[in-house]
Amino acid sequence: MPFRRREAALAKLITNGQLDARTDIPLSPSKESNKEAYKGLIGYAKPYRLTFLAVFGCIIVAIAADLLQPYLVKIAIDDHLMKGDRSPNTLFLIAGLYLLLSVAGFVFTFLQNNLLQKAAQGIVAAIRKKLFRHISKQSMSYFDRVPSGSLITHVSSDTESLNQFFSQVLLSVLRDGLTLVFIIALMFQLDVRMTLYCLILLPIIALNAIAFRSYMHKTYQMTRTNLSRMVAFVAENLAGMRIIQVFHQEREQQKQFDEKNRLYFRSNLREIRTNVLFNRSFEMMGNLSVAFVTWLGGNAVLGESLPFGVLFAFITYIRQFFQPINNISQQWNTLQSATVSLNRIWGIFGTVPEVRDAEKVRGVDASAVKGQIDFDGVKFGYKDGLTVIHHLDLHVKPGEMIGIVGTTGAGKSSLISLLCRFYDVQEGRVTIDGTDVRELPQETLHRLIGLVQQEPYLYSGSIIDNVRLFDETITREQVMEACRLVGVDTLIGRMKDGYDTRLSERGSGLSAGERQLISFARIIVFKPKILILDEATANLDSHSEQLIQEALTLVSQGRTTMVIAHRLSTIMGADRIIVMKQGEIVEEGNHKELLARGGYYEELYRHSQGQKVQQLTAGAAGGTGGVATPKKKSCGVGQRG
Ligand SMILES: Nc1ncnc2c1ncn2[C@@H]1O[C@H](COP(=O)(O)OP(=O)(O)OP(=O)(O)O)[C@@H](O)[C@H]1O
Repeated sequence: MPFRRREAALAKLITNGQLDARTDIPLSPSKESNKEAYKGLIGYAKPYRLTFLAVFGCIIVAIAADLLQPYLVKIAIDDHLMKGDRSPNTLFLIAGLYLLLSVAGFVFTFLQNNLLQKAAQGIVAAIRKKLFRHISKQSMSYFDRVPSGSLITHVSSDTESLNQFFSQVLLSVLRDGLTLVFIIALMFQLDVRMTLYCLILLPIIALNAIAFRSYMHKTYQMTRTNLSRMVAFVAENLAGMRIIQVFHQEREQQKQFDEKNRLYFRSNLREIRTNVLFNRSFEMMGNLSVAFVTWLGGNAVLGESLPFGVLFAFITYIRQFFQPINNISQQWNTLQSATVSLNRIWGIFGTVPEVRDAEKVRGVDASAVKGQIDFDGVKFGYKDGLTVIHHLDLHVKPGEMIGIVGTTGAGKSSLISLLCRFYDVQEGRVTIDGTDVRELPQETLHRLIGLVQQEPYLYSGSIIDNVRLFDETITREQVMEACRLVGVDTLIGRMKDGYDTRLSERGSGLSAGERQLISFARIIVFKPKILILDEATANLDSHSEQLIQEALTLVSQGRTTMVIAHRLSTIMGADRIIVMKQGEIVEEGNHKELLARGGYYEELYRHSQGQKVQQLTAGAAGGTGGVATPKKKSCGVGQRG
């Protein structure tokens, strides 16, 4: 569906309340989508059909072993004790059989749980794997729309709900359902009249379960909602902790957290209270039934129309009768939450990436690519009707270094996103060596381009792996050579474990400059034909910037390089500088030419020089050092957050 029509269709569904505005996933899934989702789930369960068959077998044996125990006691009472058969051998045999049944019940229940868990965990692991792969293939527009928090929930809790579907719901339906059938069959076999009396209780049990079910569902939903609100609040606070502390917002945040915590506490209490009430009401009905059976059966025993052993077995079965019904009713909430999770997961599976490989991709020999980049009449906007790039033409020669400057929101990063094909152009085309990027396989395209951003992404792992991004074909020596070239080897040498030092999450133990140098080493080992730097020096002090500048000179050699920078010092030496304003190129030339022109670039330069002088006279130690821009966005509290 074309972009515009798709957006309009989505907007309509969101307005009608059928879609979650943030995730595109149906809010209240239809019966059809439920059916589709469960069909899909069965597809994942198919490889485990033999395991499920074995589970079913174990369940039958375990139930039979449990339910035959009272029957055995009945035989001992009616056929032996009441008849005065005092033979110790018979009693010993019955006791031995009883013990054997208990052991069999234990062993087969253990086997049943083990096998079921193995199958359930296998299914969930396969779904989780596919989910992660599917999410990783989504376009950037998807990540703009869907908060990472919900994606984490889908991969962790939603898949866990599916596990509960197998290990709790399915197990309960099978085991408790079969137990009920077996109990009723045994009761009929013992005494038809007594069983019919007992079955009068069934409608009362059903009414009780229905009444509680709807109330329990409400309390369950309320608790989940309050929990997710509290978790989202904590996640948001952790992410913005610096801002909270700098602006002394701790007390205000604490107040808001207390309120969320209080609501969660109250809904949790209500849920527990309802659960206890439900369980106790079942237990009470169980006790009432025992009283009823004792009275009815006791009279029958006295009237000698019912053997005592049968009464004993009846009382035991009627006690066991309530447990499975209780268990099955308890699974209703789990089934509902598993259905919601399943729909959410299948909703993600159904999301087709907006940017994907063309049906007929062009095979390109990456080593033969020269690095010519052309933007021809490019028009682009993230949202319908809001154009960010207006019919832009830009031609970059192989090996040329282009600096890009401009006002905030001018579209500099968007231009780069189009070259990397994070988004597709709406008009015109972007080409590399004459081939439209939409015709290149994305894998080839991303191999051709090396991107260094303001905040380089480092993984928790060793320095070696962070440089070669876990690509084992890149040798340790190549990584060390690259680090030496960008000048980060001395720092690594000082670390306790050298190149094997494990970096913490996002490389938080390193300075911004050190992290940036490691990302430059990546460029050297991966040898992309095109190098892009998006504000790579924005966060650095003057010393680090100097190091990066030297590394840039080195890594840009023989590569087409595009550098977005707010600090003019980073791009002053570029072959060509383009100045952007509101999605258009307004000036173009080298540093000298642009200064001579006396336009926006010259104004930026003059302003930055003024700032530099001001900083020097104010004796500002550790300032920007380079040539700061008047609208420098990376300073100040906001950036520190
Ligand atoms: N993911 C997005 N979704 C919607 N709008 C976006 C998105 N990214 C950027 N924009 C908008 O597109 C316009 C251009 O943004 P872009 O990031 O390309 O500007 P920029 O020149 O790189 O700005 P800066 O110098 O501040 O980084 C801005 O108005 C911005 O608000």
